[in-house]
Amino acid sequence: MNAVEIDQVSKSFRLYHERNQTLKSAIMRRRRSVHEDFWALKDVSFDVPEGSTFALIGSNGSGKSTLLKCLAKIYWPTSGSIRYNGRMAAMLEVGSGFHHELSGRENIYLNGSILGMSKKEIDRKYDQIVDFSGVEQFIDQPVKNYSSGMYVRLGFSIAISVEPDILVVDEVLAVGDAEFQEKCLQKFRDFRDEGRTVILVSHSMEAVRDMCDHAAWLNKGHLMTVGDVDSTIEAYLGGKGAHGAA
Ligand SMILES: Nc1ncnc2c1ncn2[C@@H]1O[C@H](COP(=O)(O)OP(=O)(O)OP(=O)(O)O)[C@@H](O)[C@H]1O
Repeated sequence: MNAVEIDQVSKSFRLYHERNQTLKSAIMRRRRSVHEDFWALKDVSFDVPEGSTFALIGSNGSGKSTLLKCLAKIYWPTSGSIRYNGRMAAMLEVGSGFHHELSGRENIYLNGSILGMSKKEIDRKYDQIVDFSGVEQFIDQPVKNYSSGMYVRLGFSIAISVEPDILVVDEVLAVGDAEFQEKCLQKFRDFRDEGRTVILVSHSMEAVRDMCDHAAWLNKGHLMTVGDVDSTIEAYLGGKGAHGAA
């Protein structure tokens, strides 16, 4: 059974070339805008098996974060579709979904409800969220005073407390210290044992080998290889030069 089925997903962005943004220049152009469509993802199709820990790998600008954002429903694919089997929670950019003026405590309720938890559910899980994050001493401080590591700790703790069937995480974990990374690794192992699926992006092939059993290699928006983690990393490392990747 597949946790996620990605079917011919493409995503384009408009790149505007008009540097002069004044009203006069807009009138002179007769409101025509000068842009080109840039395809960050092109016809990407693969399945993510249920219970797998799945990495997206590839060089800078290859489309990993764009695909992750499509998976997290932050972006809508320009064409193609994504099917999910189960509840998905995402933890992407540092502090996304947080309100900077609110305290850690208030953000747990805000972020938890954005992720689909009821107030009752958050009440029940509150201590466990704070415990895992390790920021209890600062929980009543506005999060704008948090360090980036503290943000990630709290955001990640909230995301996993949703007990999602599918967890989507960006490279944000790299911001956490060694102790927190070890905690996350253990959490991913628990997830796997419970049959849950984790999809993550990383540039560290060592971390990917450690954490993941499957991987997909993206290059310039195209899927190059997908399969077990070792052969995908091998193809990526061997093929980087051949495909002009950085
Ligand atoms: N909102 C956007 N508007 C225009 N172009 C974008 C936008 N988001 C991403 N892109 C472009 O899409 C391409 C893929 O970007 P993406 O962030 O998905 O790459 P990535 O593989 O995650 O890179 P990195 O490893 O550097 O994080 C890049 O060329 C980027 O400039």
